[in-house]
Amino acid sequence: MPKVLISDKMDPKAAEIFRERGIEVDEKTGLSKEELAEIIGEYDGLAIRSSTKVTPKILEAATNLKVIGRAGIGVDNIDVPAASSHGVVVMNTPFGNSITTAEHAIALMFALARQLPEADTSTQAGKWEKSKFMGVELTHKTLGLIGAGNIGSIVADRAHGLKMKVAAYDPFLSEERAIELGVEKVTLDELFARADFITLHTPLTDQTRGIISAEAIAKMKPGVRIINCARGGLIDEAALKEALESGHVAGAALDVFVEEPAKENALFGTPGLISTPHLGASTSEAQINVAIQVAEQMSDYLIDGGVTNALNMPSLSAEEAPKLRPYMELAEKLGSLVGQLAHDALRSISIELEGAAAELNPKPITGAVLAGFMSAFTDTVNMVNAPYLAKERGLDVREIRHDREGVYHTLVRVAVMTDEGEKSVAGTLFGEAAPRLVEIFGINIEADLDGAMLYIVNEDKPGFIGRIGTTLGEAGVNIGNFHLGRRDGGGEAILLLSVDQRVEEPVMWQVCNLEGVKTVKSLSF
Ligand SMILES: NC(=O)c1ccc[n+]([C@@H]2O[C@H](COP(=O)([O-])OP(=O)(O)OC[C@H]3O[C@@H](n4cnc5c(N)ncnc54)[C@H](O)[C@@H]3O)[C@@H](O)[C@H]2O)c1
Ligand SMILES: O=C(O)[C@H](O)COP(=O)(O)O
Repeated sequence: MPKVLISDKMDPKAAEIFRERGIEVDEKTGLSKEELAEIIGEYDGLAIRSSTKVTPKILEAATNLKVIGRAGIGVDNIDVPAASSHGVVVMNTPFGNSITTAEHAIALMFALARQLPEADTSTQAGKWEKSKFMGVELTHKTLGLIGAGNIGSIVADRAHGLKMKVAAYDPFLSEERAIELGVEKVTLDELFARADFITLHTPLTDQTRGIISAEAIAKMKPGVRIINCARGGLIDEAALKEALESGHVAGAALDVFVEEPAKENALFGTPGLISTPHLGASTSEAQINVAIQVAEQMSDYLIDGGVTNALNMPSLSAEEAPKLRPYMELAEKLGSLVGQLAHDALRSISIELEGAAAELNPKPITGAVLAGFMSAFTDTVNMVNAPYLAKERGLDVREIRHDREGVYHTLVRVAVMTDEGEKSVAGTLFGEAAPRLVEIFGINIEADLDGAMLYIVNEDKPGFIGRIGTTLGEAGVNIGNFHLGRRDGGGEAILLLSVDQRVEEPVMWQVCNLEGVKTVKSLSF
């Protein structure tokens, strides 16, 4: 039974779903990184929000971990490349809290326009400072939107309702999409020059880090107000403090900070600053959405292999998974066979799909071929990290789908380019479910690739089969299955033997020295 740890505060629906799906679940929040590292080895899944930091150290200790589910959007608290190289799928829930976060940005815009928190504090202190809190209207003001993705577009929609003009900067925003959103697509400098309010809705990347810098602020209109419900690092906090103190920036509302939890921050107490403790996603509706989504997605993966909203693996629906599973088994075995037989100086690998296989989503099949192939070089490979390892090794990976149907109703072929030219193996599915090898390096041969096997290339001459049977028999090696294939009568032949145990080195030498033997390899699947 798979086991999941929920290590951040999450709606109880998540644990309920895990249990309903037959998954054991522990809820332990507020763990230190040492405490988490100590227990993470027990778990197949880790469900988190933004508090848990998944570092390379945690991943090293996570020897059973298969999936990390982020109940929310941002994954900057997870080292995704490290998760990928440990073969751990990282999933998020990209839409569950978008409306809630957009609403928080709008709420903060109103709070800035009318200084609501300061007015509340003053009023409750009995001061009744009516003349101190002069506000500004939002109507006809320009909202500068930096990032027009899921949340940014909802903010734009709500701002239209408030009769604001919206100018958007997003390098990935097309003219068509801008028209659809009713926003004016502008450059960042134009946005700075024109916006009365600026709201940030981008991820934190090398390009967006410090996008609101001292230089950027200098380009803004005096009296601008800034809202950040995205990520702390987008704003240079020291530059913002200076601009608030000088009055160039009239107000800033921050939900996120460079260091979180922000129990101390140089900005605190600066006039015009409003802050909330990373509350963007904190509504009961959004938390129920993301808890349900993350638990469903993680359960699908742990139980059926279905993949949704993964950041480091192609999607695979729970309906597709059972159909693809035998293909993935076949693909992994073919990849493994190629890796074991032809691993010298490989430059490229191509995965060709014919007949029924060509109708399927090729990504999981490619991932499985690469996982099988790379298993000849490392024992920590799986479908998640295989494409990364292949890339690291400079392997050129190609996927080819053939419309034509060949001799077999469905066929997966794996071809590698070696210094000796292209070499390929191919397999099919018998009865839609049983993987079967049908060709090795141009020679037709039918075999199940299973357990320990011996691969022998020999001259096709009478008496050879008897000799090999006797040699193995005398060495106490039991042959379970015998598969033969040959190029032309009297030419080169291939023998694939299933044996009950791996053949030891001295026996391999004896086989190697038999008359007519060209190559012998011990294989395992
Ligand atoms: N405060 C919170 O609690 C809270 C809640 C949800 C999401 N978030 C954060 O909000 C951010 C946005 O979320 P989303 O769901 O809208 O993401 P999204 O991926 O849908 O949209 C992000 C947009 O940013 C744009 N972008 C990327 N680089 C850019 C750049 N250099 N300049 C301008 N635009 C750029 C992208 O093209 C994309 O359109 C994320 O960082 C997320 O983590 C915060
Ligand atoms: O990226 C997100 O989804 C938000 O930052 C929400 O974070 P939280 O789940 O910790 O509230």
